[in-house]
Amino acid sequence: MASSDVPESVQRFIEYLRIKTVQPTPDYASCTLFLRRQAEEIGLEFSVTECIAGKPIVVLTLPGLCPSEPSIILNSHTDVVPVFPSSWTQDPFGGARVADGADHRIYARGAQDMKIVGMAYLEALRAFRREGTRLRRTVHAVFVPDEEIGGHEGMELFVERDEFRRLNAGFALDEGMANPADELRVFYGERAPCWVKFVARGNAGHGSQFIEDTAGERLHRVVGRMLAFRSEQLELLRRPLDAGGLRTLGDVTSTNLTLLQAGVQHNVVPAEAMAGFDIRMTPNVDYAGFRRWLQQVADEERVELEFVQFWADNTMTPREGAFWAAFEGALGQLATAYRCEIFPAATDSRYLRRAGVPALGVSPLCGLPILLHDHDEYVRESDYLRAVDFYRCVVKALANAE
Ligand SMILES: CSCC[C@H](NC(C)=O)C(=O)O
Ligand SMILES: [Zn+2]
Ligand SMILES: [Zn+2]
Repeated sequence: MASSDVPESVQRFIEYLRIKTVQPTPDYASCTLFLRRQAEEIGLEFSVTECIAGKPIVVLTLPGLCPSEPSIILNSHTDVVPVFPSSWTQDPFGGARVADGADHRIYARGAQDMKIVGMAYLEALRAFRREGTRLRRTVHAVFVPDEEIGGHEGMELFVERDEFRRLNAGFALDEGMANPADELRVFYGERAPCWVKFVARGNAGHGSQFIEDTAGERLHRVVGRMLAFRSEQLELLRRPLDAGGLRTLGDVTSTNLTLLQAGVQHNVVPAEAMAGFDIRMTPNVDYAGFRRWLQQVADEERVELEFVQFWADNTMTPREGAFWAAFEGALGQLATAYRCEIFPAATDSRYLRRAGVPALGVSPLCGLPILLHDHDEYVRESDYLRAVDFYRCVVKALANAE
């Protein structure tokens, strides 16, 4: 593939896409070797921290002129989600470059989420080195494992380590989401995941009888109340704001029934039934009060409640101060229209923000369908080249912020 008419930066992007860092068995070893080679080529410092064996956090560093100033973190995750190859028109790990008018599409799992961002960071640092551009602050490109499965053995542990403290981070960029419209989505906070299981127990017996007070009836009432709450929030999402304009998904709390388990055979009334919900709490929710309400529902319906995950931190990145001004200034320079939002799902930014490092979630992909986690994930070559220019401008502004 690597023919001479393909820009070298694109060849490197395709090489990264071909590394099978796919969950649940990501090839992190090959990924680390690739990143080490990038560091050597560009002339960046290189370090690897394994909070858990086999789960490398790789840091490539461009030292600044004022190394004691708080640094800039450019974060990206190296893992990607699984694929259903039969639903793809291209090899999901081939990095096929397919003509699209005067442009090309590059197909691969991770093309949008988020290998394009990781490689665009490195290409921006490569350009600084090549041009001899010196920045005030040190910049660390951080490549973390396992974001796609919650980051529990990646960023969540890393922010507790001395290796992280020594980075002396003052500000971070992390992942966002493509926007089919021509507007950059800037995520300054995110909804908190609350994953619960309601377990109902009741009378068992023969399926031909009217057994009283069964697990199914109890669970049915719980599910009804949860889905009523879901409808309220969906209605709120569709209602315009008092100040005008529309709410986005990040502004409301969503609920989905994602797990259901009960029964052994048709004519046996089961003694136990379980329903699991994926709830995402918008940051203005009183988390403790919401948790109490869930417990109240469980108690009133006489079922057990298990919290599988309850993230109770809603730290948001302030849209003021020197870093924000530098970021906004760079967008102005690029003439990029943008809007600020709460990210609907969970990213590693939540660990950074809780650790006191303000983070913005940004994907430089505009005018492109949202294909993260979808079949036939792709970006256009022009998107990638623009992403490199985007980070050259934004990183320069952040790293030179006074
Ligand atoms: C809660 S841990 C799982 C993380 C995952 N993040 C994304 C971006 O899909 C999610 O929100 O489901
Ligand atoms: Zn991602
Ligand atoms: Zn993802």
